[in-house]
Amino acid sequence: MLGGDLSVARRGLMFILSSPSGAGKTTLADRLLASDNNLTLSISATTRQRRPGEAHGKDYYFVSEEEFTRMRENAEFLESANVFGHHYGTPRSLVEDTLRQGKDVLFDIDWQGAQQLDEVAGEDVVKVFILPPSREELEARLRKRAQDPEDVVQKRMAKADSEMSHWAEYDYVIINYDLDESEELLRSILFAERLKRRRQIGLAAIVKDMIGDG
Ligand SMILES: Nc1nc2c(ncn2[C@@H]2O[C@H](COP(=O)(O)OP(=O)(O)O)[C@@H](O)[C@H]2O)c(=O)[nH]1
Ligand SMILES: Nc1ncnc2c1ncn2[C@@H]1O[C@H](COP(=O)(O)OP(=O)(O)O)[C@@H](O)[C@H]1O
Repeated sequence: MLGGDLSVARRGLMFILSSPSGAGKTTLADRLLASDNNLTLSISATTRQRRPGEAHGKDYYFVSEEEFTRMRENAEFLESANVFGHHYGTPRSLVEDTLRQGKDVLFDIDWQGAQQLDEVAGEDVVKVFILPPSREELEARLRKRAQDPEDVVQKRMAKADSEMSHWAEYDYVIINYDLDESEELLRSILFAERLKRRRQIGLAAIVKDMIGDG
């Protein structure tokens, strides 16, 4: 598959998707994961309530406040943040193991997490911000998801401005008009980033063989 199966050994990258809630990043992340064997989702721990249809260990690790605090104090998180009054954190072990195997990790995290990962692993980080086509459409998508009560929808709309104000800290920005188109754009970014020379760590030896002595 194009870009997903390079024959040259390479360093895994950290592919971060952020967006205001409801812009479509979970849907896009699911699509990318379903079609790319070299991509693994980083499953976060959170203290927020599980939504209908969400599974522990698949969408999130749903943990108590006490467990979250214990994990944070034990340095089990690569980054953590408070979003909408709940704690979220990226467990360190899966990310480190996956990258070591030369595979990529996908993160669905907010701007605070993106900043923290940039600080600890800048070279390996690729940050993409997903924008909705408009404010009205963002609200419509939050309602369409129809899993959050009205006050939560309003709270998320109020937070959208502060999340979106961080768009310029990202490497790439996609306006999510159409899911198929946005998926293709994301895949293009991923493929191009995989081909970056510094990530293809096996390249020097191959080229040396080609060039020979002369
Ligand atoms: N910093 C950080 N943010 C996270 C993490 N996991 C999820 N988030 C962000 O928390 C916000 C709320 O996520 P969620 O409760 O699943 O609602 P969603 O906005 O509908 O996806 C989103 O912006 C997520 O990207 C994490 O481990 N760290
Ligand atoms: N391009 C799009 N066009 C129409 N609906 C979309 C699009 N992208 C996402 N949606 C819908 O909007 C809702 C919110 O998407 P979701 O992926 O849960 O957002 P997020 O993870 O950013 O909160 C879902 O019902 C999803 O099917």
